[in-house]
This record gives sequence, C-alpha cells and structure tokens, in this order.
Amino acid sequence: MRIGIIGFGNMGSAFGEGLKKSAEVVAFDTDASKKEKALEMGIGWAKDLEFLVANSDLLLLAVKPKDAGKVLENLRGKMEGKVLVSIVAGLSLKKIEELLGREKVIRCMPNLAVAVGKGAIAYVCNDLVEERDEENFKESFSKCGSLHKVEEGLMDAFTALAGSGPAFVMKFISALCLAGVREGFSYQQAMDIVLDTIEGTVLMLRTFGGHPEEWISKVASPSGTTIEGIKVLEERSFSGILMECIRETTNRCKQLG
Ligand SMILES: NC(=O)C1=CN([C@@H]2O[C@H](COP(=O)(O)OP(=O)(O)OC[C@H]3O[C@@H](n4cnc5c(N)ncnc54)[C@H](O)[C@@H]3O)[C@@H](O)[C@H]2O)C=CC1
Ligand SMILES: O=C(O)[C@@H]1CCC=N1
Repeated sequence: MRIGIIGFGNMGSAFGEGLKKSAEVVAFDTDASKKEKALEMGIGWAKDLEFLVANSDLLLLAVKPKDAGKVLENLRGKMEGKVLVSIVAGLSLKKIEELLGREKVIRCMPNLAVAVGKGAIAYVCNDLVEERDEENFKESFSKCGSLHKVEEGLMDAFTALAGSGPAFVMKFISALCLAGVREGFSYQQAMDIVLDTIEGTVLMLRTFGGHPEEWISKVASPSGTTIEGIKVLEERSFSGILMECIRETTNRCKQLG
C-alpha cells in the first residue's frame, strides 16, 4: 500500500510515524522546509502534488481547513479511482465531493496521539468506498490508534471530544501540576506524580470497568480528604464547565463545515 500525505505539519507528520509501519509513505507540502523531517523519518518526498498522486494508492489530506478547498480542486479529475482520506475538521463528505468530484472519500477525525500509535480515530465512508478500500484503510490506520466508525452527524462532536481532546487533557494536567507546585512540589515532581496518577486511573478503569462515579466512591472515604476536593469541583460546576467546553468546540467545528 502506498500512502501519499498532503500537508506534513502536526498531523501529517504524526500520521507518517504510524502509517510507515505498514505502508510506503510519501509526503508533499508547499512548505519545502518540511522535507528534511520527512526524509529523517524515512518518508519519501514528492516534488509536487501530481507526483504524489501518481505514486500513491491512498491520499491523506492533512492541510488546514482554509487550504483544503484549493487542494481538492487541484485533485479534481486526477484521482483515478484512488481513495481520499480527509482529516480536515468540519469538512463534510458532501463538501469534499463538491470540490473534488464524485470520488472514493473517507472522512476521518484523529487526534495528535496518532504520533505514538494511541490515537482515537473516527471515520465515515462515502457510498463509493468499497469493502476492500475500507479494509485497506483500517489495516493501515489501525497502526495509528483505535478506529471508531461513526455516523457523519457525530463527527463534529467526535472532533471536540477526541480531536481537540488532548488539549483539554493537557489543560487538566497543567492545572494539577500547578496545584502540586502550590502545595510544595517542584513542577517536575508534580508532573511525574500527576502523570502516574492519571495513567494508573485510566488503566484501572480499562482493566476493571465500572462507572467513574463508582470509582470516586471507592476513593472518597467518609469525612476524609477526597470528598473535600470533590465538594469544590461540584460547587464550581466542574462537570458543567467541561460540557460547555465540548459544546462550544463542537459548535465551532460545525461553523468550519
Ligand atoms: N492538530 C490537531 O491536533 C488536529 C488537526 N486536525 C486537522 O488536521 C489538519 C491539519 O492540522 P495541523 O496538522 O495541525 O496543521 P499544520 O498547519 O500543522 O499542517 C498543515 C500543513 O499543510 C501544509 N499545506 C498548506 N497548504 C498546502 C497545500 N496546498 N499543499 C500541500 N500542503 C499544504 C502547510 O504547509 C502545513 O505544513 C487540519 O485540517 C485540522 O483541522 C484534526 C485532528 C487533530
Ligand atoms: O483545533 C483544531 O481546529 C484542530 C481540529 C481538532 C484538533 N485540532
């Protein structure tokens, strides 16, 4: 399988790391300075878009929303039945087909954790994508994280929860680290403690299952320490704030469409 990455920025290069494990990967970017990083990663470099398309079986569109339209118009009539996978936030299958023409398209929403093979990746196929196309997609992209086939109507919410998710998790981690510093740890000590606690908590939930609120009751001893912290989170509407965060992120994604 030969995969051509259009746009070798944050996401294009992150995907390159995972996709090269099971496919021959070539990249193209209008910013030639990205070439060095691609070659260092063992990824080929195409001198132009036409060369990339001619030497790929599947194309990954990894440019910003503002740049996607002109790329798709440049690809029009050149796909030769190949699959286009778009990770552009808010860009619907319908809009892609308006720009590209009636071609095989998979709308995909990953997150940056594809860089370490632990991405959360949603996808939806248009009606022209055949079973073998989807299998080829899953074979390569499953090397970059967990795949979630979703209805296109949930893609904007997935973008908010998972696509933007690493930024919200990093904000949570940063706040806990600062809290640790406030109590007397160095920042590095606090980060080590926080990351161990989050990693252990995730593993506990994935290993034993159950509902997060059940786990909170296992940790919060009667009249103990934890419940004082939970009280602050409830009083300051921690859950409500996160719901609004995801709602506004989802709405912005809809606006991009
Ligand atoms: N950053 C993230 O965590 C996520 C981003 N996305 C989506 O991925 C897409 C890319 O995002 P990033 O990688 O963060 O952006 P980026 O700005 O880091 O990378 C985009 C790359 O596209 C290149 N480019 C621009 N016009 C081009 C053209 N005509 N032909 C070839 N290359 C061109 C730019 O030079 C740049 O290197 C966006 O549509 C974004 O919505 C999706 C999920 C997560
Ligand atoms: O912030 C953005 O628009 C992109 C899409 C999802 C994550 N980053």
